[in-house]
This record gives sequence, structure tokens and C-alpha cells, in this order.
Amino acid sequence: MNKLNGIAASDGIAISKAFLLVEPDLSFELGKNSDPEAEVTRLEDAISVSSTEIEQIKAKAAESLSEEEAAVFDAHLSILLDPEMKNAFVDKIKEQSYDAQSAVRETADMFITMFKNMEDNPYMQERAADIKDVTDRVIAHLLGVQMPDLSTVDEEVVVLGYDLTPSDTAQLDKRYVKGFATDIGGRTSHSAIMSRSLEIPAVVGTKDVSKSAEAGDLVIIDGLEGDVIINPDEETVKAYEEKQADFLAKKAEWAQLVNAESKTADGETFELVANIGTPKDLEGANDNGAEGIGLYRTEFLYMDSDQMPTEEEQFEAYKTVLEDMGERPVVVRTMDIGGDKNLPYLPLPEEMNPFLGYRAIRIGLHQPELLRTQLRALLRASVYGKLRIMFPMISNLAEFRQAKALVEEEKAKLVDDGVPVADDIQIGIMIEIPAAAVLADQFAKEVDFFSIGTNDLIQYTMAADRMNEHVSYLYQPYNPSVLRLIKSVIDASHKEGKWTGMCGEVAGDQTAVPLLVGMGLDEFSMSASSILKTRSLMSKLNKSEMESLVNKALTECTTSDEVANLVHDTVGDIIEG
Ligand SMILES: C=C(OP(=O)(O)O)C(=O)O
Ligand SMILES: [Mg+2]
Repeated sequence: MNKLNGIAASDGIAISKAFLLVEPDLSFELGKNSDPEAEVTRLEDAISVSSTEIEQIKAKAAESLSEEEAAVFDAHLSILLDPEMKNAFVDKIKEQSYDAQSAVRETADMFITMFKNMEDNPYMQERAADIKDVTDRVIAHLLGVQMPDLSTVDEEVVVLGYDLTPSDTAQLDKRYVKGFATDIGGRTSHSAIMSRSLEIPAVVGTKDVSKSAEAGDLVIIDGLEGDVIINPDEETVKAYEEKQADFLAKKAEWAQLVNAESKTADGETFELVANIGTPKDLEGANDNGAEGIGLYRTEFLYMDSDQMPTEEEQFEAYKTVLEDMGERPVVVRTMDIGGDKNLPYLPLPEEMNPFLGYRAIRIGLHQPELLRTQLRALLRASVYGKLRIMFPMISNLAEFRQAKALVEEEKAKLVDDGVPVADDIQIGIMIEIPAAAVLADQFAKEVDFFSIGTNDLIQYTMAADRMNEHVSYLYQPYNPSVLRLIKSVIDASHKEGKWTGMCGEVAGDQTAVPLLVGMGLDEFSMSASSILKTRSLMSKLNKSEMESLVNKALTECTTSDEVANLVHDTVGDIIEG
């Protein structure tokens, strides 16, 4: 039995066999053949099995991904079945006497280098990755090495890997994948966020879980505490089965609140809304009783595509979300690319500190044609629901004014062309940079609302990278400095008659919720899977008592631990339920 500790990323307990999502070792010495015809047959067989596998992956992906996302597998098939590519392999076998795997590797490397060097053509550069993917699969077959493939999983497993990319997580089939654990990442890394929207128990940042287990080992993932136990003894399995049953019983109790108001015991109401990444997340938002969408992370629309999504494609996605929510508000954040979110087709400069660099609104204002397209799509969709537009990473008022001017200009053009646009669209900003938080009183005069992005606000306030497990001890949501910033933003908005929401992960953090209730945060936006437990917690709190708690925390506590202890001493029994 081996116990690892990481960061609890998504609630719940999973107990299942390990599926290792690790890059297989495909290294080998280049070799020669003595029977070219036999090598060509081996090559053809490997190509044929690979193409059947890619067809299967494509069919599976089409069930859970959009057609466009599944189209990447068409690109893989056309590379694999390209006669020019195959001729190049065969030439190497026949004319240079390479064995099949060496012929594939030599040819692939040549094409990959050629495509990678096309610096002015990002589309072709991206194809280099496709060639590597496809030829690795063929080489694996020739070497008799098993390729891990999430979409082929058809029995209950927990997935262990170095990291899970957004497309890995999109391929997870919840019927079979009961949980996952990764080596890297933090609570706000995107694999963690995806695990919560999929409602799969997950632990991230374990440092070496992918190297600590063998495929098929029994593994427990405790997404409540952040523990991973490999090959547990019988007694441990039994204890975790009980913990799992307790958790499921609590979940069933929370489910009763799906249509309830979000109200404290002394009758104060709040708005509990969901964070989504794609229209597919609407189902989870509705099932969990979301009163709206507090953050639609539109960058996933861009990340899941091979090229810039067109105005029409964006319009369709925004319209779907707005129509689905109907009267309920939808806060759409303009694209937040950069940091850890890159687009293969939008080359960004190499940076020492990408989180402090060219990202989000900074890209939108430097390449306004990108932002204008998105704004037009949003404005056109605005008549289908209750739209609120939000700009990410605003650091000063000049940026907000520039961004707002783009909205006004695009709106005027559309109206001139006779296109209907709603006239009650609120325009707000994310507060995720301390400079904006400090000047919230000035911002509050010009914006319609704030939404506090604690994922970034904490990392910038504490100077602790949100992705880096080595400094995760400094990533302190309850640090009094962070809490004072949050409180001052809420107060500043209220002075101007505006509202403040929070769409960072702190909004659904059960230790933070009592404090946020006390501060009078108006809207709590979180992973859909956290909504019901938060509604349950809220219903047992008294707003007036939480105001005193905040007062005490902000005047008497000097450290994050002191705040957490104070909250638990005061309302710990309610939090633990
Ligand atoms: C919600 C936030 O944005 P993201 O996690 O997408 O950076 C945040 O920073 O809190
Ligand atoms: Mg952010």
C-alpha cells in the first residue's frame, strides 16, 4: 500500500483499477531489413490497424465532442492514408533497406522538421503535431507497444497521468472513468476545473502518481482530502467504501435543493450561478439548480478548434447558452487566451512569465479584430436571453474604456445594418489584478458589475503561481490581504449601486462561503457540482452573524490559518454538515 498526497480538485471518492495515461516508450535503434516485401506487409498491417483505431476514437469522440472537435481525427486519418506519405515509407524500406519502424520514424521526422520550420504558417506547424501523433501510433504497433487511449476505455477505471489536457478530459467517458489523479497542477488548473464540471473525483499535483502505479493496480482517489492510495489493504478499502457512501448520502440530501432559493437562515438571498466552458456544460448547470451562468469561459471555444472560430460559429454557441438560460442571466467573458491557455493557430511571443504577459484583454486590445468578431457575435446573440459581457484581466480604467468603446462601435454598426441588439446588456469586468481591486471605487463609477476572479487575484496578490505545486502553500485564499481586497471591492460596488460576483474557485469554497455571505457578495459563481452543497450551507448561516465573523477575521487575524481556524471554530459544525 502506497499513499500519495496532492491537491483535492473534485469532490468524491473513486475506487477502481488504474489506467495509465502515460506516453509509452517508443525509442529504438534504427535497423535494416533483409526482406523488403515482408516489411512492407508489416507496415501495411500497422497502418490498417491504426486507421481502424482512429475511426473508433473518432466515433467515440463524436458522442461527447462537437463535430468540429471530432474533425481532428479526420485530419489524422488523411495523414495516415495519404499515398504520398505511404510511398515515402515504402521507398525507405525498398531503397534504403530500413525496417518498417525505422522507415516510418525517418520519414516522419523529415516531415515534422519541415512543417515545424514553416514559421509564417502556424496551420502547417500544427500539422507537425498531427504527423507525430499518427506516426507514433503506427510505430507503436510495429514495436508491439500498447498506446494508452482514453476513448477506448470500456471498463471502470481511474485514470493516472502526468497531466490531462482539455481534449483528454473531453474524451473521458463518465460511465467508465470513475476518477483521475495527475502529477502536476493545482486546484485552479484547467484539468481540475474540468474534473469539477464533469463531476469526477480528482486529485492533482501529486508530483509522481503516474510513476507510482502499474496499469491494473487497485487505486483509491479521495477527492475530498486530496489523497491517492495505491494497492490499499482490505481494511482501507472498507473504510473508503464507507466514506464514499457517506458522501453519496450527503449528495442526495443536497439534491433536494435543486429548485430552492439561495437564502440564509435569516432570509437574505444571494445568487448561485455556474461557471461553464462550453454549451455542453449547461446540462450540469441545470441539473444542479444554477440560477444563471456567472462565467462562460469562451476561450474553450477557441481552444477546441483548429482555427479562429468564425463570427457565425461563435454566435451559434452564445445563442445556445442564452436561449437555454432564458430569463436567467448569462455572464460571458471575452476570450482569456494566454497564460496556460494557448491557441495553436495564434502564435504568441515566447515569454519568461506568461501569466504576467500578453494575455486576455491585452491580446483583445492589441488585435482588436479578434475582439470585434467576438463582440459582434455576442451582440447579435443578445436578443436570445439576458446577456452580460465581461472583460478579463483588466488592470486599469483606460483598458476598460477602450474595450467598452469597441462594444459601442460594433453595436452601432449592427443597429445601422438593421440587426437587432438588446438594449439592456450589462458590461462588467473581472477583478483579478490587485491594481483594479485597489481602484475599485473608481471602476465602480463606470462598470455595471464586478466579478472577482480569485484564481488569478490570489496568485497576483501572493506572488505565487497558481499552477506551481512548489508554492501552493503560499496560494492562500483566506489570507487577510486577499480577504480585505475582496471586501473593499464589494463595498465599492455597493456604494455606486452596482453588484459584485465572484467566479474564482473561492466562491464555492465551503470555508470561504460564510465570510463571503458576511461581506455581502451578491453572486457566487462556481463549478456546477458545488452549487447544491453551497446552497445547503448558506441556508444554515445567519448573515448578521457572518458580518461579525468577517469583522473579526479582518481585524484580529494575521494569517490564513488564523482565519480558517476562526471560521471553523465559529461555524465548523455547519460546514461539516
Ligand atoms: C475565474 C478566473 O479566471 P480563470 O480561472 O479562467 O483564469 C479567475 O482568475 O479567478
Ligand atoms: Mg483569471
